[in-house]
Amino acid sequence: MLGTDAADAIEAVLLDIEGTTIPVSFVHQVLFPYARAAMPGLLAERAADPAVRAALAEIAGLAPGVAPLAQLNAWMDRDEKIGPLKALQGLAWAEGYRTGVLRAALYPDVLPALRCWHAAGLRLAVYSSGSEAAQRLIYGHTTEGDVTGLFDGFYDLSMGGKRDAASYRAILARAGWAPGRTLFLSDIVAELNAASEAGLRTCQLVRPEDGTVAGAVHARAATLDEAARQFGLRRAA
Ligand SMILES: CSCCC(=O)C(=O)COP(=O)(O)O
Ligand SMILES: [Mg+2]
Repeated sequence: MLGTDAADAIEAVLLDIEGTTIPVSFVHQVLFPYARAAMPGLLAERAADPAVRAALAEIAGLAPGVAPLAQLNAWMDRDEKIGPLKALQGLAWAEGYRTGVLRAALYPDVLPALRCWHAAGLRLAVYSSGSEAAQRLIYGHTTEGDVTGLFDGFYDLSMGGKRDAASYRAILARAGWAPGRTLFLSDIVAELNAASEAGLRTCQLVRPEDGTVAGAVHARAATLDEAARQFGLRRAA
């Protein structure tokens, strides 16, 4: 048994990325500017790439008559969580990770906790607005190496928006996880509200260095280890 009480033991943990496992500063000051700078070249040089063509077709459907790059820049200005933008950002980041320009530094508490939970038999999965490919890239290129093997699943906006309870129901149906035995970790209250509506247990990561706005409803923790303590998970040594 992994939790403190077998009746409600947590068996699986679903994790947000930005503000939960990876600093907001890395996403906003490193990843997003990298993708913005690479976007014109990506669209020009890889126009025949099926993934680029699919994203462009989606953009044309969402914003008819608008130049794709102008639309992408507008979405990036507003930090919109929208499928074709996230797909193209993922393609842009691939080059940065490949050349070593990009390397992800997780919050220092994250890997010890994830390794401990994984070793204890907890199932782990990611749910981020970043595309599945972008999630595999970020965890495949951390300062501590490739840690993708810790996760059983990588869920993105193809499961629905993160503020919609239906998305969490769809993820749990796909993973075969029970809502009451799954813990969702995020820094964003609206995401936690949606997960809670779907029956998941929830905990907000409040990272002082990132200025997280703490809510009043959900359990709160400053580190994954603190979350583990509250929910009776096996803790990092
Ligand atoms: C895959 S790392 C980049 C994450 C991203 O693009 C983003 O918008 C942040 O999304 P999250 O759902 O992890 O807050
Ligand atoms: Mg987040």
